[in-house]
Amino acid sequence: MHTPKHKIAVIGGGSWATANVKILTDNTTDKEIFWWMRNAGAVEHIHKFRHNPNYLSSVEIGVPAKNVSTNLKAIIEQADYLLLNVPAAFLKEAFTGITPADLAGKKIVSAIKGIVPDENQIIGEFLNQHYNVPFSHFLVISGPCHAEEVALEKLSYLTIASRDTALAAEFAGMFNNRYIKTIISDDIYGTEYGAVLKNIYAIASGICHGVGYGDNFQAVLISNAIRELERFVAAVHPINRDIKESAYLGDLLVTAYSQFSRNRTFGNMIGKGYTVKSAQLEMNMIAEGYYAVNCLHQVNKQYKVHMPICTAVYAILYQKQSPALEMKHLAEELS
Ligand SMILES: NC(=O)C1=CN([C@@H]2O[C@H](COP(=O)(O)OP(=O)(O)OC[C@H]3O[C@@H](n4cnc5c(N)ncnc54)[C@H](O)[C@@H]3O)[C@@H](O)[C@H]2O)C=CC1
Ligand SMILES: O=C(CO)COP(=O)(O)O
Repeated sequence: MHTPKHKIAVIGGGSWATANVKILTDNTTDKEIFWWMRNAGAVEHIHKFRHNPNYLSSVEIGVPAKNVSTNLKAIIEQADYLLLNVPAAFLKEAFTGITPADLAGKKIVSAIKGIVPDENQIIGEFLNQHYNVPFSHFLVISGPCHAEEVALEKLSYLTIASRDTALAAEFAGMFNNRYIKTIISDDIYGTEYGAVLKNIYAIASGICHGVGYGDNFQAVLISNAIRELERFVAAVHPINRDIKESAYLGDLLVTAYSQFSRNRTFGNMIGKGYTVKSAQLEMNMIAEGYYAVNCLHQVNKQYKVHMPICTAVYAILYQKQSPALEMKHLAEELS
């Protein structure tokens, strides 16, 4: 019987997991794909109809039915690569019952753009400290890429970061395809924190739009956002990086301007007067930046970086401050 060279388990059932299943399937290298999601109804639907009923439902799923399951332990056991797509706020819950021994020897790729609440750790730190995953086995996948455009096969660029760039290149070989190009990086901290922060700036961008600011102001907001992002990642992990690269500036731009952005949509609703609860209920999707801004507020107590945009978003979402007034104060600080 043929044994594929690599076995990759996609973990999560949302838009990005579905897009990543498609990307992997459309890459023709020898590998076997497995898929875990918590929703048993969705698994049954995929078994019968080969489409995810809840997210990117137009995408035809090319993974064999026997490889799609709600049993996380069994899926992990069969794979050598795990590709994580569960929003950070639900990662601990998803990993209930999973032990460090279950992850021993696995190569783990985080496609998550968030911070684990309470722990206030980015995914690499969380897996390292709670599951003994060595950084040499950890990869991050990020960059400006909306799941909705993957479904449409629009050309996109993704950055794959790892301390072991040969490992990043190996994974890239299984990931790139006719509409996905990959870029290799060794900056896991900058890539992870950059993705976390851009979600918060997308919320700020949406709030501004919601309260009535125009494109002129948004351009100033985003040019301040990239400088704020640069200050923070330089404080956390000071290496020589070019913040204009796609994984940092590119991701910030797509999320701040795209019609597909979850975080911008959420921010826009907040700017228009929705409460956090009602905005979340209105969306079937998760705005990571909502959880991240609270975690970042805690993390930054250590670094004390000047972050007026994150501070304004935190005040609006967690201290019930008026979006219009906070943005008016923020506008006085921008340059
Ligand atoms: N959607 C995109 O274009 C991209 C998303 N990402 C990242 O991928 C990760 C997953 O996001 P998406 O797939 O976009 O999410 P989504 O908003 O499309 O789907 C939500 C996901 O969260 C799960 N979920 C919702 N409530 C839950 C709960 N109470 N407990 C456990 N799970 C729950 C759902 O089952 C679903 O899998 C996030 O970190 C996001 O930042 C990264 C790049 C692109
Ligand atoms: O990270 C993403 C695209 O690169 C998706 O997040 P948003 O949907 O909030 O833009």
